[in-house]
Amino acid sequence: DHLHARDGHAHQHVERREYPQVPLAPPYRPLVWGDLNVIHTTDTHGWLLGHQKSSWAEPYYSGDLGDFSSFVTHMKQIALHKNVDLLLIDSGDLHDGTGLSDGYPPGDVDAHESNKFVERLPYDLMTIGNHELYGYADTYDMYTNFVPHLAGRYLTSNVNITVFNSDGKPESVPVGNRYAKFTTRKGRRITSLGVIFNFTGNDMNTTVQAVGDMVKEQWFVEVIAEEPDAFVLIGHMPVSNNSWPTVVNAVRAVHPLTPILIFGGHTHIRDCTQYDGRSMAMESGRYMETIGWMSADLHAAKHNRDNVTFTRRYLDQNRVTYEYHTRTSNRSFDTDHGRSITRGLEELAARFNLSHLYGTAQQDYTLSYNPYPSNGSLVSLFIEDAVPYALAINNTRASIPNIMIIDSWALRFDLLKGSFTKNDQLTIMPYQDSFLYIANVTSAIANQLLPAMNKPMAIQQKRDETQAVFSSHEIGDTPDSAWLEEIDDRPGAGGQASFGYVTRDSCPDADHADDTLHTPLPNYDVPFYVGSKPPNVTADTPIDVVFLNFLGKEIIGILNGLQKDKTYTMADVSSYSPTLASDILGLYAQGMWN
Ligand SMILES: Nc1ccn([C@@H]2O[C@H](COP(=O)(O)O)[C@@H](O)[C@H]2O)c(=O)n1
Repeated sequence: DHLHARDGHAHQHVERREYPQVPLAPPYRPLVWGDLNVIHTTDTHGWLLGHQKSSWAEPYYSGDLGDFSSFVTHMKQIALHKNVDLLLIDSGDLHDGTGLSDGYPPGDVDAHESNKFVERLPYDLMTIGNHELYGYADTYDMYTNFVPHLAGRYLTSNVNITVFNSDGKPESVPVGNRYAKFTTRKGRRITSLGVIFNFTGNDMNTTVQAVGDMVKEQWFVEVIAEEPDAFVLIGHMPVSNNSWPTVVNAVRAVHPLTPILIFGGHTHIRDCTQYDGRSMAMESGRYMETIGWMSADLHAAKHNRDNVTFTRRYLDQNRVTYEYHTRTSNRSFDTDHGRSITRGLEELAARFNLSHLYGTAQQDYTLSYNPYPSNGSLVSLFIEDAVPYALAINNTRASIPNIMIIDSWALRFDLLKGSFTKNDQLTIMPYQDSFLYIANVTSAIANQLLPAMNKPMAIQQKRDETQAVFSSHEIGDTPDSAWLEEIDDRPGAGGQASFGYVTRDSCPDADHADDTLHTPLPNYDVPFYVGSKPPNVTADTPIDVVFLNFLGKEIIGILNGLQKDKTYTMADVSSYSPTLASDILGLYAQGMWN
């Protein structure tokens, strides 16, 4: 009962990409439809050509945006046939993540080209993520070029951008629309908002209003006053442990019984929770790995106080899933529109030279499937080997002992065995962050930096700032990494081909939320801040403290807490190297893996 993800042999006359030529387990039961249904994406981060590596569980996410488009087209037809509503929703973070979004030539803007393909999907609602707000140029590009395509449905209830108005005066305006009220094909009246968590890392001339303040605004009070058939709230905000209750409670204070469907994001996990019996909130993973599905029976919930019947499902993003749920075959699945999206993305990849080869990796280096530190840890490889290697190239300070510090969240994805290309480099580290340093910190003080930065209090503060709770709901705590190799030998385990997400969320039927049955991958915690190996010098030796520019203020604060001989300020910080974070692994692979 295994189907092939890209079975080029079976129907050779049909034009399509042919990888991976590996069998994939299909979903194990059909979707449950209601009278209002939603397909949900979030945190796609430019992964529009899907996952192209053969290490497991990557083939399970091997669909591309063209395939997704074909899927949506078929699902819309099924919805018509069933005479029900189907909405398509995205919860933000289109930027920063692959060569398609980040491999642009100098002078261009991040994700400007890749977003042209996202525009070709029939999204009903979209909202903004923090990665649309790190640089003004990105936000301005969204405001000017992307938002108009959503025709009033790109929602930014608490995010503004400052632009010059028609009189040439600076004016702070919503990036998209604060809200949308619309009627579905079946005549349901929907009120929608698009909210981001209390993000503080946004660039100048963009503003993020605290969620607690937003719900007190007069416009908010007026928008929610009229009762719709359902509220559909979208936001770049995790559905557990975050500000959603602030929004939901504000709505509930006026409408105790109106059904509420919530679509969150940001923490890259599969998750679901219910704030009460007439609401459901789901989050649909990351990186085009997961397509979320929610259905609600709104008709049955009319004129009563009963719990609304909701379902949710996390679909693996591949053609086997898509064909299963649309009852199509490899021959009948592709639409012309979908194919042209795939072709366009492949042309963009070629234009950006994303297959440029830096070297060949002999093994997988992972973020969480191997312990840190270890030989299989990407964090170890990056900070202990690659960063010291790349920053030493043509650097007059290289002979001075140093310690190099990054935050491990800056690394975005695993480095997988095989060709290491420009695209791989950017999927792991898309940020053009620079490296800075503070000179003449004694080794004794410098060595205390990491433990101080990783203290539970400091990390809690960091988590509160980013509102990112990365406690995944995946099940997979494995004490022994050798398990990964051994799994092929375990009877009935299905081998490595069965690896994938195994989710237990907080909604009904919590163990059956995944659409395809998998064996969980191991999952190891990594400290938030990590460093290169400390130099072997005496405690009073002055050394360089080198760090990502992103961390400047934090390092200075901690350094001033650790010693009182000198008060450090940003004036003590200089550029360490012209090499950017996004170039590190390419330089390393070129030097070491050829
Ligand atoms: N220039 C940047 C921007 C961000 N980061 C890192 O990304 C994290 C946020 O990413 P999410 O997908 O979780 O929203 C942030 O905490 C930084 O670690 C960076 O390193 N450089």
